[in-house]
Amino acid sequence: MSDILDRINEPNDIKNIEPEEYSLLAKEIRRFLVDRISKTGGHLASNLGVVELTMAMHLCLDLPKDKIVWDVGHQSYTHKILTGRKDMFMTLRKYGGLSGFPKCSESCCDSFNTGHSSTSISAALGLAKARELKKEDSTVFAVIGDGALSGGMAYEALNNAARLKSNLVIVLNDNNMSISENVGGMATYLGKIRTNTKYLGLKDGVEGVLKKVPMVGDFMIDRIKKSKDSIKRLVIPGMLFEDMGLTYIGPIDGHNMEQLVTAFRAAKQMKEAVIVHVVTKKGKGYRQAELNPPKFHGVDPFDIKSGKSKKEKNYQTYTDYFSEALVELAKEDERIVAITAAMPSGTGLTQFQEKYKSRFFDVGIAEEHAVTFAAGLAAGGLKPVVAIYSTFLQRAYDQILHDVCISNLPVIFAIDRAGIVGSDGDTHQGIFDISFLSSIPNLTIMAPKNGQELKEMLRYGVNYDGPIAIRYPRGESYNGLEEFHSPIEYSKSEIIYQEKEIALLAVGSMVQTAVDVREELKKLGHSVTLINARFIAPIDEDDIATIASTHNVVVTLEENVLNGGYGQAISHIYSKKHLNESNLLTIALPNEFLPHGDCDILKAQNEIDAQSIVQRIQSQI
Ligand SMILES: Cc1ncc(C[n+]2csc(CCOP(=O)(O)OP(=O)(O)O)c2C)c(N)n1
Ligand SMILES: CC(=O)[C@@H](O)[C@H](O)COP(=O)(O)O
Ligand SMILES: [Mg+2]
Repeated sequence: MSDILDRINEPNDIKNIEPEEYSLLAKEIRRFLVDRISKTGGHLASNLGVVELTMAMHLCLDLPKDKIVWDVGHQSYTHKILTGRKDMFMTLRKYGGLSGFPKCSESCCDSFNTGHSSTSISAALGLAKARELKKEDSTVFAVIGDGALSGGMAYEALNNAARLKSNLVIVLNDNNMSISENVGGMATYLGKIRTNTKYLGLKDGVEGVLKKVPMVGDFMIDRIKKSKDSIKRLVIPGMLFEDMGLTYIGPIDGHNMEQLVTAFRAAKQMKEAVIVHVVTKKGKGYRQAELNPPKFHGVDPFDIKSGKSKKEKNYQTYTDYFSEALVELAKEDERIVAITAAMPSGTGLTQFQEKYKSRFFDVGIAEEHAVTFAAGLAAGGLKPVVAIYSTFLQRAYDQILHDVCISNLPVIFAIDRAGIVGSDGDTHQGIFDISFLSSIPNLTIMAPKNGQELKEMLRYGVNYDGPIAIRYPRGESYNGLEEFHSPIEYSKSEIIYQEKEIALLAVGSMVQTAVDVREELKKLGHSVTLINARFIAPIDEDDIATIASTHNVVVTLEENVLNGGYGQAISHIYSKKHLNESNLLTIALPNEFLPHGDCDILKAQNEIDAQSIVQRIQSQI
């Protein structure tokens, strides 16, 4: 039974709900979220935490005229429910279905596309400035989590927002968690505010103080602003933000509708940037998620009663192989240290963290810092392994180039989730790293054909004296071709099957696909060489010339966009060496952003599945 939720079908419908029904509506939304996500998978714990917060914003705002910018956006499900998308939830994160993140193309109530962390304040500030310059009348809210507040961009934006002379509301959703435990000085500071102050909503708190706020220049705000002495600093929470020139309201109980609505209404009236510090519980209302928020941050379909995943994991992922290999290597070499940007579990560093606590660094959602920090560690004589998802490494391009590669420092980049990642969609696909990395001098880039080779590459990497990147995909590792494990030789590919006519030159995950392609082509009577590229940069040019001159057709295969990818590097070698380019077929992803959906569907749609590749080769010969 969802009596109240049934009445929510369009944006702003929540305004027709009676205040005494709010708590029941919140309950119904939570029940709905648990039910749907248990079937589809998705981001659960963060969404359960922001139900009241979202309801309160929707009560105070007029969508789509007013704007909400969600940081990361993984917590925007209630917002989707309240803006007419409730009935699409069974298609969540499926191909052609509802996105797991805000999407302007999905609803006019989504004002900014997000997926990567710590962008919300910048984007909201931009929207607020645009409103100011265009003399429009709308309210802009940014909603940023305590984890996202560990990202550098958030501070750059706050620094800038302090100068704003019109309204911008920054809702700091503090649940004391990132995906794992939140880390760093700001997390400690927020913790102190939470524990040292009572919620302002109590009697002379929000209701008492903030009701005066609409009259600009009111007594309380003035007092807060003028209170710079140390005693008041102890008494008044959020002084750090106040000292920066921002107005701070909080902490507010993020599950108390009255407090939230009062605070948001007050914050809306101010002619400056206001931080409303809201304390919520990640996973609220579903016991399993409350007890273990990291497990329920992002989930596959699960059994509601036990909380157990319905997707049995009886295989090893590439991340598992990386994790095992790193722990083994760290035992042999004390110089090895590991760095994550807030993803210890996702990148497989939990085991390392447990075994080598002092050599493990979680720097928060701070990929740029992670890379330059690694450069410093390498300059100091250590062997840093930076484990970052391909998509999030995009953040750290200049740090890789300027801080690591110019100085040729021995930093190992373990690039997880390289290739199509599936249900997270365009913001998270790891399909650009070959393109953005391969133009950087000094950087060696490799990709393993299977889990075992990933281990060997990592060993190679930690013994290599210079920057090196190893890219590998999300999910189950390929365990075929394990009998082929010739020693890794710098810049050299590995010949698996040597025949003639067609040569398949495959990068990383595409070796597995190439095995199937070869089988099909052989059934059709062709003679097919299979080569594991191993090195994406540098590439031994003489080897390529030999392959080109001994085959009628050479086919490159990669799970990366075509532009700037491996195929184009090979094509460049062809032209440099005056080889016959009409015999070269470059199979790669189109230069497009790929939506969310099942990986196999996305591969087929983009013609990098075995069947499409066979057809493309047949039409070439
Ligand atoms: C640049 C970047 N790095 C890493 C991530 C992965 N990530 C997604 S959500 C998240 C934790 C966010 O914590 P918080 O902002 O506190 O939100 P909560 O999940 O607690 O609601 C992380 C690390 C990301 N989306 N973007
Ligand atoms: C929201 C976000 O960015 C992460 O939670 C991401 O969805 C994790 O992806 P994996 O499931 O591949 O670890
Ligand atoms: Mg959080």
